[in-house]
Amino acid sequence: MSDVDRILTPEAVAFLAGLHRAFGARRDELLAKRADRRAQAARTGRLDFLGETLEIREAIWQVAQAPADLRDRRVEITGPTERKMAINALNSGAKVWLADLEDANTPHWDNVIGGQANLYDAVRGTIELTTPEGKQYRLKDDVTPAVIVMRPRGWHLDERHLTFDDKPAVGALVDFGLYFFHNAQALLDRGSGPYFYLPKMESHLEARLWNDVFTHAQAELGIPHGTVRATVLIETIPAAFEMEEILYELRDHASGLNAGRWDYLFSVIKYFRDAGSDFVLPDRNAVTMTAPFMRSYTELLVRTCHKRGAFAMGGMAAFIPNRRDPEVTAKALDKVRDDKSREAGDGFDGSWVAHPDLVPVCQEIFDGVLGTKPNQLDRTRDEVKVSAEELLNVAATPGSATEAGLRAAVDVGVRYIASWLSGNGAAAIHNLMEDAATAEISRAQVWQWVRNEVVLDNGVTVTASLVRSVLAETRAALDGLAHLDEAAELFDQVALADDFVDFLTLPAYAKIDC
Ligand SMILES: CC(=O)SCCNC(=O)CCNC(=O)[C@H](O)C(C)(C)COP(=O)(O)OP(=O)(O)OC[C@H]1O[C@@H](n2cnc3c(N)ncnc32)[C@H](O)[C@@H]1OP(=O)(O)O
Ligand SMILES: O=CC(=O)O
Ligand SMILES: [Mg+2]
Repeated sequence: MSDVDRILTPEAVAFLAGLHRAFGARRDELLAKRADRRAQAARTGRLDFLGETLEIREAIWQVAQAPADLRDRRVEITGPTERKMAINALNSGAKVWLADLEDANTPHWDNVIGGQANLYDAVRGTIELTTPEGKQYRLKDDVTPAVIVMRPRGWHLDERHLTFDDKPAVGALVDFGLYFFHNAQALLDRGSGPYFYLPKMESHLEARLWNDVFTHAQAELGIPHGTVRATVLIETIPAAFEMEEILYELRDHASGLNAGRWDYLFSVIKYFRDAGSDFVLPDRNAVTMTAPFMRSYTELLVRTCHKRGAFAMGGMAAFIPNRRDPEVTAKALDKVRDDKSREAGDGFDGSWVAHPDLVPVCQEIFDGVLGTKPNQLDRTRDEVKVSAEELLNVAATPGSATEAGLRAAVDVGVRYIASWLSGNGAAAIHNLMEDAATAEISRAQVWQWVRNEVVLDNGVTVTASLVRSVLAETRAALDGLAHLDEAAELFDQVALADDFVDFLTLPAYAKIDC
């Protein structure tokens, strides 16, 4: 039977239709609210904690207790749901596999449906593969498979291969709905459950929508309320001001928050792109997790989670090993060790790695801090106090804007978009993991530098014509790359158009024809 026949059964499609009829219009309203709120913040350069939800922040409440297989999350491997990578992730020794239909995935229809088919087999432990070269992959007998936590698309993306009431489907509801419909009961039967990572939310009202979707889906399938567990990525600047409210909305279903650093940086640039030089960031590689505004964000996240009994999950260090180059691998291991040590020391309960060869280093660091405990929820970090000013203190970020930084942004942006259009939503570029979030930073930063007429450290001012000449050189250097022309054109649009494009994946999705 084809993947489409296995996944898009009439019952599954009817379930999706029910989700769309119940929640599609609310999704549209919430997306419209995003634009209003940003326009207001851009005028003032300010965001603040909400007055109307003060009571929630001051009241005593906790999120639901984590299910048994989500109490120890010290190492989480992330990756696309492609069959070989799925098996490798499940066998990697990580506690959790973030099965990614989002930042690391191009929503080609084959990836969307094939990913669901791979998840179906993964949940049942039957996933196998024989490559054209004859190499065989199956789940190992001597490794506990990673617990699956699936990440659906964000609220902003449609899925045009399905329509309900003559409108394209909501990508997030398709990804969630198919996974939940096919696997919720099977997961429960195996002692696990339907677990999700929720990306790119901008407010607690968007979390409320997810909570209502979970409540509806559980009732429809006769699955007990509270079976779903969701970890929310705090990866937009407005969401950083609503961490408690987001957990509160999802409290029956919440299991934690994650510091999604790459989209967070993108969001800071996007949100305040017109708010003047105080929000202009230096080269992407110069902005580290020790920049004051990034530290305020992660400190507040750990404090908020542990106050509410939720897990605080660390993010992705982008350095990846190379099995053919020991020097690159040694550097990646050092960088990842530093990153995970800081997170474990700050109170995070676990963190992300992008590659199986990074599982041991993350494990070693968290083992060292956790000892025999499964997590450090008991480190409540009561001493942490973070103000709105500290979250917004972008101006104190050390580093400069350089010509090398500009060239790197253009090069990575074009290469990544080309990869995305080819169907690979995650790629190793110059020994760094690049995905939709990191590429967004590159192009948004170029837009911001042009808009703010940033002067590079060599005295040259960044203008659209300078960027176009760098783009032409990049294009010449990458001659022969698949999808190069479309990628360069798209980069020009998302980095230089007067009106900032909200997500590069929106015009990119319009360009794919499968
Ligand atoms: C900002 C964020 O949202 S971060 C989260 C989203 N991003 C991601 O999830 C990216 C995850 N990582 C990846 O996709 C990959 O590691 C890449 C694209 C960066 C590099 O992949 P490759 O170039 O294939 O790496 P490499 O050649 O070293 O792979 C070696 C082996 O490890 C496997 N592997 C590499 N990364 C992963 C992974 N994340 N999960 C499972 N297996 C993996 C490869 O499939 C390969 O397997 P094989 O030996 O059986 O053939
Ligand atoms: O999704 C994670 C991020 O850093 O973005
Ligand atoms: Mg992200």
